[in-house]
Amino acid sequence: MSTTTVTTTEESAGGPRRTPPPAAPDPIAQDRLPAPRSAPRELLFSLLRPHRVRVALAAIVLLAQQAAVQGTPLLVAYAIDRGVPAVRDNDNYGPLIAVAVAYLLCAVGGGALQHIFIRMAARISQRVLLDLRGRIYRHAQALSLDFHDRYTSGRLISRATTDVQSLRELLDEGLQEMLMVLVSVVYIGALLFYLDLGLGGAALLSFIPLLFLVQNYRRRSAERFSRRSTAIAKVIVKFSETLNGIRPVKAFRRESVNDAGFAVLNRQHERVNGDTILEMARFVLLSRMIAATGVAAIVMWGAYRVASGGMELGALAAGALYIRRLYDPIDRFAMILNNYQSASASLEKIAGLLHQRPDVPEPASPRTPAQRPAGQPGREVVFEGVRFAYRTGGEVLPTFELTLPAGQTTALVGTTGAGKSTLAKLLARFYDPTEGRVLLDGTDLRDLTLAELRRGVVMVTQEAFLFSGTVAENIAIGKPDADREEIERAAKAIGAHDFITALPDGYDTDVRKRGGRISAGQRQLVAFARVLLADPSVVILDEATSSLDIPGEKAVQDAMETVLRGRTAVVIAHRLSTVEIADRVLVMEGGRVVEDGKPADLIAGTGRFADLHRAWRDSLA
Ligand SMILES: Nc1ncnc2c1ncn2[C@@H]1O[C@H](COP(=O)(O)OP(=O)(O)OP(=O)(O)O)[C@@H](O)[C@H]1O
Repeated sequence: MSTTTVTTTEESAGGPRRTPPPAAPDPIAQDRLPAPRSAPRELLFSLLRPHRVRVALAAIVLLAQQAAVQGTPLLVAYAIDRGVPAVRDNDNYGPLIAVAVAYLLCAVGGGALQHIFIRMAARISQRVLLDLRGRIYRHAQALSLDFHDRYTSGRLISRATTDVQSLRELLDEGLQEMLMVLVSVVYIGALLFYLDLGLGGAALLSFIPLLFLVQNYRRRSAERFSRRSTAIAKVIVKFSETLNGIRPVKAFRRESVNDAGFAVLNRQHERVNGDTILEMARFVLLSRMIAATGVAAIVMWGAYRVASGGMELGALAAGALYIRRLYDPIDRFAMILNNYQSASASLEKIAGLLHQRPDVPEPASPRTPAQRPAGQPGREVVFEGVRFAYRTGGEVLPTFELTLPAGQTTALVGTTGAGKSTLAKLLARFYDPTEGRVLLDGTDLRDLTLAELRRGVVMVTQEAFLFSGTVAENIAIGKPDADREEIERAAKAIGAHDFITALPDGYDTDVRKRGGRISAGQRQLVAFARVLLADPSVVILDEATSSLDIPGEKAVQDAMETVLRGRTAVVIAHRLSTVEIADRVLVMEGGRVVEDGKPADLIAGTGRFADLHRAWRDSLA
């Protein structure tokens, strides 16, 4: 058995409800998810592992392509040092023709291999990113409510969009180029040494200041990238918070305050972005100056050696070509490095997210509660020595003992913040108790598989949430394999059939397209039909706070009674008519039950519930 969340108030109403500000700085809320340093590397390996054959083939193609491309200056050297003397001295055109043919083959072969390499790399990157985005989505759904309370949906969206996009830019452009540059540097270095030891040594020496510059740029730009990614995340979070809370934004005319707040974040982002570009421009300028000085010095030194007979002319010509090729990518290096920095910051954040484990894990050795005799309603629920504190707050339930007999409806009432929703969420196992156990027919909820728990315990929250899809699909969430007949039967039993058939496409009406025209009450009826179809033994109902005991609500009230009948039910009650149908009322205060009894008995008494009941009655009079 298990808990299916049929609807979620939090999602639809924009952010967690009644969540107090964090008591202490919370690393998760601040976007710094704790994860080992090796997590990004391990994530990358795990993403590439399924494509290792393709990666190996791509590497071979790249080596071959660079061999073809980097071979051409050698041919030039051969043409000058061997081809030209052969023509001049022996009228022999053979070596020059051989050079021309080899040059053509290298150029065409290099181009073709480059094309193959880019296609292979693009294929790998597409699959890796597809897999990564899927993993983020699955993981976000699997993480517990405790995580979602603290890590905003805006941040999650930012992981799956901006961060994946920055990885795409690296994989599709930067990484390919970076690999080509790295392989070419190795080839060129080796060829320069082959051509002339002095030339190779000089090129190597001239690289030293460049390495210092790159190192310095890397350090400075890493810091700017981290600031830039935080700045863009803030922009996204602000956007998503505003849109999630668009109703209260309009109701309280927060538009201009929000505009001002957004403008600050927007400017901050642009400023950091500007800094990053300036840093890059500085790097390009300095690297060009170093490269130009290096090329000029080596060529002049080479010319001196040719003149003094220490080196052949062809070797100098080929060496000059190689040195140009060596420095050529330097201009693009800043861009590639930027790509790399931004992608590695993104990879770190994604790895941090994927490293989080659900606080409500599956049991290592699941148990199945004993089958109940047919026809026996509900299951018994026991809170045994339960204590609970949210991670970011003080204790909400101090040692709590409660037995809910099978088949009974218990109404929870009490002041706001008394702990009613917390109790309901513990029963739905959205959270685990800090101490003690919640038992379902004697089995600890933690020993049930989540699938079984979600089948047996269903929670319906305040605002019935409709997913995109048709009305029928929305009802079928309660039982995905239900046929149309079962769906209609549930809707009829709930009293939703008439309004559904009055919709233009009846059960096939797309709720997203008509979202605004399905009223809150009708949405509740759909949610109740889901529950009826799911047929759980335990139902938890968070009644809409705005519910009133008025005739228009009668349909919802009747539907609720149908859903509760024959199940163990816990209702966070806001209606007089609801508490009146309950078998038992619990009045909560400060995480404790302060009154417990049959509604009629409590009403007849002089306690808090009697007062509350009188106040409700008066408000309806
Ligand atoms: N996600 C959370 N993180 C930290 N504290 C929380 C969280 N949710 C609720 N609380 C705190 O726990 C206490 C009990 O909250 P709970 O929502 O259970 O009360 P409630 O009785 O359902 O109130 P209401 O009638 O207003 O819905 C409150 O002090 C609340 O601020």
